[in-house]
Amino acid sequence: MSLGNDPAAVAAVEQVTVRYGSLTALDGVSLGFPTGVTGLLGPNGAGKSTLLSLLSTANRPDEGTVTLLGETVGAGGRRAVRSVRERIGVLPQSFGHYPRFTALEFVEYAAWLRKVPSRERRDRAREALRQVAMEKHAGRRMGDLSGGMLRRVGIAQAMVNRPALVLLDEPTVGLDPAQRVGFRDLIKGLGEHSAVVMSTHLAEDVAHTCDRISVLLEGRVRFTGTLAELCALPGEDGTVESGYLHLVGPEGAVL
Ligand SMILES: Nc1ncnc2c1ncn2[C@@H]1O[C@H](COP(=O)(O)OP(=O)(O)OP(=O)(O)O)[C@@H](O)[C@H]1O
Repeated sequence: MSLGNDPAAVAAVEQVTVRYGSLTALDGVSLGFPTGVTGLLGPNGAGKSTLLSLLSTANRPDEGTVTLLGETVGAGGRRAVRSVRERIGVLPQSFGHYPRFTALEFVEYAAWLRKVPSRERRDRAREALRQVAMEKHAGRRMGDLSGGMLRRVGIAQAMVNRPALVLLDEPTVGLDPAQRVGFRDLIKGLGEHSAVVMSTHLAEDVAHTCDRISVLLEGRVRFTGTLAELCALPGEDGTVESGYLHLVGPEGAVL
């Protein structure tokens, strides 16, 4: 069965190729993303962010199809893309953070962009900020927040529309170790109801958060399977790192 037709997949790409000029960033990639947390691993330049850009509808493949929440968006019209966007949450690697907005205003703005009904926006924004332990800072301007706080507001805006698909590009970068632990619980919680796709370079994030892992190498899928299957690959010590190193070799070692 092709992964793009996997009935359990909330999102899937089928034989997608993306080129930037003469560079092939993704080369015939097929992957399905079910409910739960899928970790995307791979060395710098492997194609992780490019794959996330397809899943967020920010980019389209040169070849192949992208199916999101039951809609084939590549072939569909603008309406299909718009309705899908309203049901996706995205945390990009960096987001313009509107320094004069308060945290609450920013999350409400994200709710408006995702077409959350106006009477629900404020409550949903407060609830999302509470879930990332930022309710005390809801009235502070974004320009005055620390890097870790901004990251938490970033997660709040990605979940404010209760999305079925959540895309997180290196969500724990810039967090201190204690914050990272809290984040992992939060991401695991999101994975109970949504398909979460998370790119990361941190083996600990993967070990504590992900149900499934896909490893990309030079634009191709090198591995896809469960955390246990990755750890069971031949390697020194049965960890995420040793399984990953077995797949990508020492030059790909970025974990
Ligand atoms: N807009 C772009 N224009 C040209 N080349 C690009 C563009 N975006 C990405 N690339 C190239 O495509 C390849 C894949 O990049 P991508 O950002 O998807 O990798 P990544 O796995 O997310 O890397 P990292 O771990 O460094 O974030 C790289 O060679 C990159 O230089």
